[in-house]
Amino acid sequence: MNTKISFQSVTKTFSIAGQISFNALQGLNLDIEDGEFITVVGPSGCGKSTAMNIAAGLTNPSSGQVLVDNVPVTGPGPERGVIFQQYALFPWLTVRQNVEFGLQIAGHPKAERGKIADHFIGLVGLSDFSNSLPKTLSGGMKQRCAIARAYAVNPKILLMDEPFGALDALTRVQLQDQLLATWSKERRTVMFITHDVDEAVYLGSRVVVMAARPGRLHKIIRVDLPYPRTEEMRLSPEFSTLRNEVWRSVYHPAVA
Ligand SMILES: Nc1ncnc2c1ncn2[C@@H]1O[C@H](COP(=O)(O)OP(=O)(O)OP(=O)(O)O)[C@@H](O)[C@H]1O
Repeated sequence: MNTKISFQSVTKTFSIAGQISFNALQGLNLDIEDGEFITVVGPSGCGKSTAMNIAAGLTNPSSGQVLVDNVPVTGPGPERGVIFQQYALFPWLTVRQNVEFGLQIAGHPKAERGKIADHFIGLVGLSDFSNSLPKTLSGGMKQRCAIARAYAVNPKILLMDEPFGALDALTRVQLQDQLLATWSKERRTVMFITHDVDEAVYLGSRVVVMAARPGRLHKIIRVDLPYPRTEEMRLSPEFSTLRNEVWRSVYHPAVA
């Protein structure tokens, strides 16, 4: 297996009121394999988003570096698709125009854009809403649109920061299964932040547990459940054991 993303002693220091500085992230070392689906959990403020933003090239580390395909990250790049919790759609563009916009930025010729956009809009189940504006869509539909836009440019890496956090439980489960189905077919490398321990275990082949003050890696838990993951697996004793282990590591890190 090749390493796709490598966090090497990554530290990020912020200062409060321009004075006291603290480590939002301290000495993070983590290798993510090519095609791996890794999930990241940890208490609020432990540096999950900071780590992801550094990998996305949206924030510089204070020291250390992130390598993607052995090349240091110095800014955003088309091989890294980023999906946030807050949809980030252009409100004045329709669903299709939002998806096509991503393709335009990525340099796809006009003739191709419509076809690719329609394919991914279909994949996330929004074909009937291609010409709708975001304000007329539910939260789940907006997030499907954001996902279609990210998938459409075919990034080799998906960086997802609590993408399903604002969704109702049913939509969330549907999007989890849809994401896994797409991942199984195309084997992109996925780094997925969540607050939801069940979601972390259901999706990931490894769960990275972080701890706060300073933000750091606490533990990595391997999820030895085969893919494809199924709804029955969620009810299995193995799933429950893993969920409890992750839970203890997040909420009682001193003993787990
Ligand atoms: N731009 C910034 N300036 C100052 N402090 C920041 C900035 N961004 C993040 N922080 C601080 O860095 C720490 C880590 O933040 P980060 O958003 O990475 O945590 P997180 O684990 O993603 O939290 P959450 O789960 O609540 O989203 C927090 O204490 C936060 O207040």
